[in-house]
Formats: sequence, C-alpha cells, structure tokens
Amino acid sequence: MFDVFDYEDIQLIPNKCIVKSRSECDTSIQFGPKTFKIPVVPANMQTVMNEELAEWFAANDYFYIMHRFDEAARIPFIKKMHDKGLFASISVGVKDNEYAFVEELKNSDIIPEYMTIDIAHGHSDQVIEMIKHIKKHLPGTFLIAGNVGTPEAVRELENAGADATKVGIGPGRVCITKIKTGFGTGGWQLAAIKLCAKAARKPIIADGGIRTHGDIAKSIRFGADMVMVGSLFAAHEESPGETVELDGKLYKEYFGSASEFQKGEKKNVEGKKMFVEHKGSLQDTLTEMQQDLQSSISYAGGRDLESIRKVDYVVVKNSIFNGDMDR
Ligand SMILES: NC(=O)C1=CN([C@@H]2O[C@H](COP(=O)(O)OP(=O)(O)OC[C@H]3O[C@@H](n4cnc5c(N)ncnc54)[C@H](OP(=O)(O)O)[C@@H]3O)[C@@H](O)[C@H]2O)C=CC1
Ligand SMILES: Nc1nc2c(ncn2[C@@H]2O[C@H](COP(=O)(O)O)[C@@H](O)[C@H]2O)c(=O)[nH]1
Repeated sequence: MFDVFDYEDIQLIPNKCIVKSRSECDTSIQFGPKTFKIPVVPANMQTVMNEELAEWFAANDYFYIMHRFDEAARIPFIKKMHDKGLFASISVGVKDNEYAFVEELKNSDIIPEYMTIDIAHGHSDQVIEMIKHIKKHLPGTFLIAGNVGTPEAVRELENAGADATKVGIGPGRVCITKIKTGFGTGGWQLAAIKLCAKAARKPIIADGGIRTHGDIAKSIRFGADMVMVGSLFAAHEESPGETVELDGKLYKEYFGSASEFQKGEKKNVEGKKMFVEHKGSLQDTLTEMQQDLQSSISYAGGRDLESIRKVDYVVVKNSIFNGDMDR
C-alpha cells in the first residue's frame, strides 16, 4: 500500500532561511533545451492558450505548449515562431493523420523544439508507437508524452523514447473522467506525482488540480519538474475564452478538451464547461506566482527550486483552509 493524499492535505515544514531577501531566490528551471523563469506551463487547452499568448510566453522566457485543436494551423505556427526567433512547442494526437504530419515536418525541415502527445489515456500502445515514430523522424525535438497516472506507465513511455512524461488522469477542474469512468488520480494527484516521480528517470510534469500557488511548491516537493495549470490561467483578460458578465461580475469561459463543447458532439465526453471569475492581467498573476515561489524557496531554507525537494512535510487531512474560508 502507499500513502494517499492530495494538495490540500499537505503542509511543507520550514527550514532556517539563508537569504536576506526573497528576491535572491532563483525560480528558474531548465526543461529540455531551454531555461524558463518559472516551472509552470499553461494547459494546452483552447481556453487557456492561443498563438498570441504562445508568442508572448516564448518571448518572455516562459514555457508554453500550443494545443492541437487547429491541426492545419500548426505548420504556419512553427514557421511564424521561428521567423521571430522564438521556440515552437506544439501538441499532437495519435490518429492516423498525425503520422503523416510528423513526416511532413521532417520532410519540410520544420522542426519544433518541443512536442507533446496529448491523449487522455497515455499508457497505451498507440502512444508508444507515436513516441517511436516522432523520435525516429524528429530526434532533436524534446518529446513530452501523456497523460499517465502510474509508475509503470512513466517507465514504459520513457523506455519508448519520451523525454518527459505528464502525470494526471482526472484531477482537472473541468474534468469529469473520475465521475464518468471511476478511474484516475483525482483526489490523490499529489500522491500519484510522488509515486510516478520515484520511478521516473526523466522529468515529470504534474498536470491538473493546482488551485493555489502553494500547490506549485508542493508539486516540486513531491518530484515534479514542471507544473501544468489550466483553470488558474483561464481566468485572465488575455485568456482565449469568452468574457461574460453575470450579475455585474466578469467571468471567463473555461471548457475541457474532452467536453461536448470542444468535440462538437456527445461522444466519449469526459469534460465540462464552466465560468471562472475574471482575475485581471496574466502578467500580474505570473509575477505573483514567481514571488510566491521565491517565498517558498526561502521557507525551504535554500536559494533555488532544488531546496524545496528536500523539505519535510506533514499530512493535515483537508484542514489547511480552516479559518481561511473567505479566501
Ligand atoms: N488529463 C486528463 O485527465 C484527461 C484529458 N483529456 C483531454 O481531452 C482531449 C481528448 O482526449 P482523447 O479522447 O484521448 O483524444 P482523442 O479524441 O484524440 O483520442 C485519441 C485516440 O485514443 C483513443 N482513445 C481515447 N481514450 C481512450 C481510452 N480510454 N481507451 C482506448 N482508446 C482511447 C481514441 O479513440 P476513441 O475516441 O474511438 O476511443 C482516439 O483514437 C485531450 O486533449 C486530453 O488531454 C481527456 C480526458 C482526461
Ligand atoms: N478529464 C478531463 N481532463 C481534462 C479535460 N480537458 C483538460 N483536462 C485536463 O485538465 C488539466 C487542467 O487542470 P486544472 O485543474 O489546472 O484546470 C489539463 O492540463 C488536462 O490535463 C477534459 O475534458 N477532461
């Protein structure tokens, strides 16, 4: 048996501070061929990422992954990014046409720096075959594969050639996989990160379930190298989802990539659509995230993200928001 817990059940234990100012703490992370300001990437979803934001993220040294829901736009997107001297990071599926797409990239010498295989159930022969295909034709591209929820899956995808794996089946805010299928890491996502990280020999992305900035530090403590965030990023003025006003308050649309809304049909629906409270500017949130993470590093008693990985923790079942309910 293994311990079962989630983000809200854990508190990290502080160590003696060794910096004079939190501004001394370094939140940068090398991930694949590049180094980024923070270990956070917006979800590759249509209401979270678009081309304009991708350009802004790349130009400002943040990692991004473009979604795969406008297939024809992918090649012009890579070319545009490269013309501007920016890195290209795209997503693919596993259907037959994606094999030809990968070959087209190779034959036209349009090579993205990062590629993500974006599938609900990543522990499958289909994904393993696609990893091999991409690594054969685009060996220089840093390949992320997912999503998975077990150490066995992490090992198998790594062995097939994936450079990083993405962990999280069903913990997302608009996810209904756990309700519709009974499966997933929803409710124990942080424990799943811990299990998967122990087995991993390559980087791991913790995907889904991040509700507070403190959850980013917790993900790193339990072995994540990068953290994927959907709902917290969907809420900004610049986010691609529609802005709506309800009872005088502003909200942003946020829908699942497996929702009926995204798919245009009611088939294998495992996601829903909701409205998240409008949060102002994206740059303000990214700055706040970085400052909060710098503070986490100072509480860890270090100067960089590595120090967070070593801190002790306690399990405080569902109690960290006690006395803090009006947040
Ligand atoms: N992280 C998460 O928890 C989840 C994320 N999602 C997101 O939703 C989007 C759509 O995902 P997905 O449906 O995989 O993409 P696709 O609709 O592109 O499906 C990919 C392929 O895998 C097959 N497939 C999908 N799920 C399963 C399964 N459980 N068992 C066997 N075969 C399967 C599909 O066939 P067929 O459709 O005929 O079965 C299809 O051929 C993605 O962006 C994904 O990230 C969706 C659910 C969970
Ligand atoms: N089960 C589903 N999961 C989905 C769907 N669309 C996206 N996702 C996953 O959620 C995270 C974002 O989670 P959040 O808690 O930060 O909002 C995203 O990266 C996907 O892995 C879906 O339709 N069904």
